[in-house]
Amino acid sequence: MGAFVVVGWYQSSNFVDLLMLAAIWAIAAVGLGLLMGMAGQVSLCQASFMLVGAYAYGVLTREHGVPTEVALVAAGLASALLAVLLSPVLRIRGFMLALATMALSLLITRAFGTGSWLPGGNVGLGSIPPLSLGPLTLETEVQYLVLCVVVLAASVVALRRVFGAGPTRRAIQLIHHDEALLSAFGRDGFALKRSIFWVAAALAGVAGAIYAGSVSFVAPNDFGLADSFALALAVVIGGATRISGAIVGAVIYELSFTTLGPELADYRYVLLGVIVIVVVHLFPEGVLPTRADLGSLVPQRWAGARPRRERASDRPSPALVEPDDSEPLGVRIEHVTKAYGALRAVDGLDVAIRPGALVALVGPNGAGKTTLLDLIAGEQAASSGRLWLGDRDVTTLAASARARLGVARTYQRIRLVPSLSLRDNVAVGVDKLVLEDRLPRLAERQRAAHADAALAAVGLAGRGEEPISTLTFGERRLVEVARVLASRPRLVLLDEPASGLSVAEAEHFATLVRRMHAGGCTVVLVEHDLAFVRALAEEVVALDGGRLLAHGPTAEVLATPAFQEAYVGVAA
Ligand SMILES: Nc1ncnc2c1ncn2[C@@H]1O[C@H](COP(=O)(O)OP(=O)(O)OP(=O)(O)O)[C@@H](O)[C@H]1O
Repeated sequence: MGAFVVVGWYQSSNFVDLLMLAAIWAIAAVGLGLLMGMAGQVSLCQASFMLVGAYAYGVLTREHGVPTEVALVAAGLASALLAVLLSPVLRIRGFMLALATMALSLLITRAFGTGSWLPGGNVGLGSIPPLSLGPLTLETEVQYLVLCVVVLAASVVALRRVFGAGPTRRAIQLIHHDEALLSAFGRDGFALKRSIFWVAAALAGVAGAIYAGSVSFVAPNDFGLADSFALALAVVIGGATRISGAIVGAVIYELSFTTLGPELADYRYVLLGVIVIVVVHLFPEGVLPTRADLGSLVPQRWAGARPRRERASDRPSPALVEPDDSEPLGVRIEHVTKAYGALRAVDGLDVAIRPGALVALVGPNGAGKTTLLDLIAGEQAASSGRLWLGDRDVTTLAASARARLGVARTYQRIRLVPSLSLRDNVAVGVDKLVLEDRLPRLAERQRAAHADAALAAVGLAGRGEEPISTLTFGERRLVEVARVLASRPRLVLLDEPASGLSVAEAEHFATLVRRMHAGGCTVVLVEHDLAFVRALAEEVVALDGGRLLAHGPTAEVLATPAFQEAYVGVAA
């Protein structure tokens, strides 16, 4: 970075001009850093929002005489409005989203490039008035640079406050790593992604307007797909997981251009590609030092990791620790079928689980047990039939809405978020409780304290700060249970909770399930270990081939010849 600055200084006749451009790119990159780096949504149309912002500013000020400050804000709004119209694209996941946004970028560039409808046409719009802020008209690069730095600082502070802390930060991490898990804990990931997309677009629009005001000109091909790529690369270079990383990336990007000099400008993207490869290999977290890096270099109090003195508000409020008076949820399944093509994983099933029951779902591999849990949680939709939670028909209700009725679950393959600490993983359960309106408002410290209390309840006291990577397999299962406990569920769905656990761990687990059940909730668990089922479950629902084989008291069902034949392969 230092070398780039020195070479950039040497090469450039106007280094401040260069820094100003870098700062403009950084404003557009900072929102993308949130969308792409933190939420994991690769968007390749960010520069298109700069184009819209630049034209909105140019047209409003030059053609309609709108005051420049008003036009600056309008440019951000115009880009945000376009993002609102485009936001259904965020329903697409993974690399297909990158392709779809790339197509949008091409489409927008084309729309701007072909139109005689645009003032200035293909040639571009000139004589755009410079920005005025009250009595001050910005005329020099230094003034624009100062404006950009102020906008950047304000954006980073605001984004950190709104998206970088508390439940929203956790939700963004869940979107990045496991969006379905976020729905299972009560929150709609799409709504959050959409709002980040809008904010990122608005910032890009503002960046485009500042650009247009500073150079007095904008052309349709000023911000194309290559620029969107460059912004995405800037995020990777700076450190995708940090909001401020994008700024460093944008500065490196702009300086890399100057380093080559005008005669080698065509090789800009080659150099950028090399930088990205080197960064990805040597600094996978980006070139900015992380807090851990800082911690090893400087005393802890400078690295921002000073241990806090405990305050009264750090302790969970009694109302949280005590069980509340919410009723356990029963389940009614009426002639439900789930078909995958010709295969019926669940086949015309009728079964009712009474509120407050502790039920095991058993059956041979492929009997449809996990599918039934998914259907109850709403993670899969039934092909036909009706499903009730308590007295509410939830057949068409989304998973997030069912979760907010008090449903919480664990998974056959453990699902924790590696980028979150143990405490934050468990706090996802507390966040659900707040979303359910059972606790209208709860400060972050209280959420953390409640998560710690849930960790202590499963035997992981004092380990909230640890990352998931330090845990054994059995401990990870316990964190999943703590997350469920923290949400004070009315219906708990446990998918093969004892699998992979030692005998002692399974016993500990069974104790926790009994305690959870005694606290006042319905428990439905899928389990292959019949000894575990015998020791724990009051009732058994036995399935085979997606159909009900038997339902009744545990000992009775496990002894039926039909179950023995289906499960063990021999008639009793
Ligand atoms: N997404 C899917 N697409 C196609 N088939 C599926 C899908 N999910 C499950 N199945 C099939 O549905 C049937 C029931 O699967 P399910 O996982 O519910 O069984 P299970 O009783 O939980 O089995 P196990 O005890 O092995 O976990 C299996 O034949 C499975 O292969």
